[in-house]
Amino acid sequence: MSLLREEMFEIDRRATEIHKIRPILLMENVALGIFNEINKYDSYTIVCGNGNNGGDGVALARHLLIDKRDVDIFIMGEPQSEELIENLEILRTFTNNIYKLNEEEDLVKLVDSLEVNEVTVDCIFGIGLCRDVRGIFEKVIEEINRHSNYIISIDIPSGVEANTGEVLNTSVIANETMTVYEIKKGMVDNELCGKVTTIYLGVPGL
Ligand SMILES: NC(=O)C1=CN([C@@H]2O[C@H](COP(=O)(O)OP(=O)(O)OC[C@H]3O[C@@H](n4cnc5c(N)ncnc54)[C@H](OP(=O)(O)O)[C@@H]3O)[C@@H](O)[C@H]2O)[C@H](O)CC1
Ligand SMILES: [K+]
Repeated sequence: MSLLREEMFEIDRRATEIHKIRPILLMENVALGIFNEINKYDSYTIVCGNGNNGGDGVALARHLLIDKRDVDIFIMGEPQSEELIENLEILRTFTNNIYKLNEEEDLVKLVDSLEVNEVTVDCIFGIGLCRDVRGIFEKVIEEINRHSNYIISIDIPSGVEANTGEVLNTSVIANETMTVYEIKKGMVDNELCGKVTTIYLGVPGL
């Protein structure tokens, strides 16, 4: 089975509106599920966008830090999602290694972190990606592909259109993808995803 983006958002809507499961709980389920899958490494660079895909990464970072891993967190753009903002507030009580990633000059610190750490976690865009990847986002994805030792994407490799699998100008090339609830249509037979693992979301299906 595989899902369209619209079906995933409908599952999400029903969970929050009918079953009263707050979005922050869903994000926590996802973060803990991913933590349990990937916590065997010692050091991580987590690159977050400004939506809920980025929020998953920030919540994951907290669990890795509590478990004594080395973690650098990079945030792109101005946080938009409430759950990302809440998780960032929590994360700031655990670490100072949170860096803005908006200008070309910020790439130096990113490349340094990618080369030093064992794993890069890609949580720039998930199923909310809606247009071509350009500018600093394009540059960051190129640096991730060029300098990472091992790449794990959250939900879908950033740059891949969730319904069609089309690359929207450029895309992360993942070694593994931790996808939320069920694979998305655009991930079927898509080599950019690497090995795919499905993460429990804790909501009923359609
Ligand atoms: N129920 C679930 O499925 C859950 C999923 N989770 C995770 O959430 C993401 C989906 O989150 P969403 O906030 O809807 O979207 P994204 O985080 O993927 O991206 C949205 C932000 O990205 C900006 N955007 C989109 N395209 C571009 C682009 N080409 N260039 C620059 N910026 C872009 C967009 O900005 P706008 O200007 O368009 O508003 C958004 O700010 C899902 O994939 C899961 O990982 C939940 O954590 C748990 C529940
Ligand atoms: K991603």
